[in-house]
Amino acid sequence: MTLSSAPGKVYLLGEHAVVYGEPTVLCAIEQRARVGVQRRDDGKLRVNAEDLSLDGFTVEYDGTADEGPDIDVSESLLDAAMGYVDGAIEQVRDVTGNDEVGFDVTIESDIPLGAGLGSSAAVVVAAIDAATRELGVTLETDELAERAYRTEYQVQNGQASRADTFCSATGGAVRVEGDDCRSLAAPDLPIVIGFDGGAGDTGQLVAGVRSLRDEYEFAADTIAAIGDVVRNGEAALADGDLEELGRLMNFNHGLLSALGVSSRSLDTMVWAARDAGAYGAKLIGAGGGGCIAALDPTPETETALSFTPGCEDAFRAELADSGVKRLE
Ligand SMILES: Nc1ncnc2c1ncn2[C@@H]1O[C@H](COP(=O)(O)OP(=O)(O)O)[C@@H](O)[C@H]1O
Ligand SMILES: C[C@@](O)(CCOP(=O)(O)O)CC(=O)O
Ligand SMILES: [Mg+2]
Repeated sequence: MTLSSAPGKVYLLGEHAVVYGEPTVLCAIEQRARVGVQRRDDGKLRVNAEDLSLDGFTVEYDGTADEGPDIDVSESLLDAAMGYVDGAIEQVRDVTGNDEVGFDVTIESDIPLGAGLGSSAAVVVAAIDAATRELGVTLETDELAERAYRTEYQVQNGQASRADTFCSATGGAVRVEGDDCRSLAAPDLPIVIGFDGGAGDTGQLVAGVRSLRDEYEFAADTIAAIGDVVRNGEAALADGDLEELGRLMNFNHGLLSALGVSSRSLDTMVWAARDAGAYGAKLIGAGGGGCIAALDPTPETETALSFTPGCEDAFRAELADSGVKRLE
C-alpha cells in the first residue's frame, strides 16, 4: 500500500474571479485528506470512502468502476460524488502510460466536503501522488499540481482554476493568476473558520457566476473588482497590515454575495465574526454553504461563532507549511 496526504486550504481573497484570470491569494491548512492506494491486477477500481456524504446520503463506495456502487441515488449525484477520484485515477493511468491498471483506494479526510476548504483538491492531489508512487513513479510537485488541476478542470466541466490544486500540492501560502502559480512567504495569519454544516456544489456555483458574467456587464465588472481587491490585499499582506486585509476581506465578501454565492448562514457567520471584533470576514471557496474565514488574533470570534445559531463548528486554522506528504 502507498499512502499520501494533502492539505485543504483557505482563500484569503479572490476565489471565483481566479477562474477568469484574476489573481488570488490562499494558504494551505492542517486539515488533510489521506489516500491509501494498492495496485490491483484485474484492472478494476475499488474505492472505499467512508467520509463521503453528500446532500443527505452516505455511501461506502465499495463497488468497481464497471459495476458502480450499489446505492439508490441519481446518477448525476453519484457522478458528482465520485468524479474526482475517478478523474484522479484517469490521470494516473495517463501519466504512467499504464492504461489497464486498477487500484484499491481508501480515503480518509479531516476536511468537510463541499464546504470551501478544498476537500476535492486535497483528495485528488493525495490520490494522484499515492497511485503514481504505487506504480514506482514519483511526480515532481509541479507535475502533480498540473495533473490534479486537469482532474478538477474536467470534473467541474472545464471551469476550474489552478489555485486549489497548486496550493494543496505545495502547501504554504500561494498566489495564482492564470497559469502563473507561485509560493509566497507564509504570513502567520490569525484565521478563524466558521462552518455551517452545509455544502455547495462547486461546479454549479462556478457555472452560475459564469452565466451572470455572460449576461451582465456589471457582473463582469464585479469579477474585475475582486481582482482589484486582491491586488490591494497583496500590498496589505506584504506590510503585515491585518486591519487593511480584514477590510478587503469584507469587501470581497460583498462582491461574492453580489455574484450570488453567499447564503443566509454564511452571511450570519460573517456578521457574527465582525460583531465580535474580527478585522474582517468572508465566505471561502465556491460558497452556497459551508465555511467562512475571519481574521482575529483574539479568542473573541471563535467564541462568538461557537454560540451563533447555524454555526456547527468554529476553529482556528493552523497553516500547513507542507503540501503533499508521502507517508508510506
Ligand atoms: N473524503 C472524501 N472521499 C471521497 N471523495 C471526496 C472526499 N472529500 C471530497 N471528495 C470529493 O470532493 C467533492 C467536494 O468538492 P467540492 O465541491 O469542490 O468542494 P470542496 O473542494 O470545497 O470541499 C465531493 O463531492 C467528492 O467528490
Ligand atoms: C470557486 C473556485 O474559485 C474555488 C472553489 O473552491 P472549493 O472547491 O469550493 O474549495 C473555483 C476554482 O478556482 O476552481
Ligand atoms: Mg473543490
